[in-house]
Amino acid sequence: MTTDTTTTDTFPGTPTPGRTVLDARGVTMRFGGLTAVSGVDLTVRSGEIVGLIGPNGAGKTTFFNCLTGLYTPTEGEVRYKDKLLPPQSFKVTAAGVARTFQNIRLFANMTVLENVLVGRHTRTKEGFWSAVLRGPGFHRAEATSRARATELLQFVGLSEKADHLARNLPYGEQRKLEIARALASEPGLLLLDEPTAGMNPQETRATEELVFAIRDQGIAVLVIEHDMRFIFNLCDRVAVLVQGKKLIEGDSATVQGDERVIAAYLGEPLENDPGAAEAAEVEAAQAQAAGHPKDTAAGKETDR
Ligand SMILES: Nc1ncnc2c1ncn2[C@@H]1O[C@H](COP(=O)(O)OP(=O)(O)OP(=O)(O)O)[C@@H](O)[C@H]1O
Repeated sequence: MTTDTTTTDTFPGTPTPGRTVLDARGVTMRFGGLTAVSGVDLTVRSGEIVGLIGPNGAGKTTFFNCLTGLYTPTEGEVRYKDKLLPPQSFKVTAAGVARTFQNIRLFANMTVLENVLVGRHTRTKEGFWSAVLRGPGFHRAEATSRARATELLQFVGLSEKADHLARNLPYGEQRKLEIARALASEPGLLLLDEPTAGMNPQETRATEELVFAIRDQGIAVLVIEHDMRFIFNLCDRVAVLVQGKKLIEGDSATVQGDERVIAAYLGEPLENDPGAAEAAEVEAAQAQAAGHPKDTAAGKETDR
């Protein structure tokens, strides 16, 4: 399926729903003889949550790295709001693309608030001498940054922990802090790499709500995740990578129902349904105990 890249931008500079913010075309990344990503096209529009799924080693993180300037794609180009993205990560962040990492990368010995303040640096115009001389411009910028960082901690639900050291936060809260830090750069596009890895179901649910709230602020979201329930609940569109290539892209129902996705990723239905006999036995025993004998004869398995 090809993706419509038509832009519907009527108010430049403001997040208009439907405007294409990310436009990646023919992105290919080779490491020596290995092609990790091969000719991938993907667009993301403002107000959209797009999922990127695929088996381990499919090339998802490599693709993210190509989008965020960590890697320079061997072929292809990446545009953000119609402008080619520079191949340096700090410039990509300054342009409006922020990300979180699969392996959390916080400043462990800094406080929660300080971590978010670090994320503000691309939005602070005060230069080196201003910081050294600590003039009125510096103090004004610092106050603005602190106010925004405090607001973001409230937004992700961490305001109570502003003065805690990042390393003392439970895992799920460290992931939230990474998101707050990414948001501190005021992005138009947020890339989340496995935001629920290691989370319990409640934390995953809360992250889902948080991503919806981010989207509602007009920020486009592209998310890699292995938790299929999370992806299919959350995303307007899902793209599937297999062996570096985009296999299919579409809404949740289309992707979930695609035979090739089931075979390549979600797992092929197993022949003869191993475990069916044991499951039927357990069911029969439960029914017996409840005083409702159940017919477990062959041919009744379609009841399940
Ligand atoms: N810097 C690198 N040098 C060489 N090969 C690499 C490099 N980074 C990734 N690869 C290879 O590229 C392929 C894609 O890896 P990648 O990490 O992008 O997959 P993934 O879909 O993100 O996997 P996972 O879901 O396990 O995180 C793998 O075969 C990996 O070993």
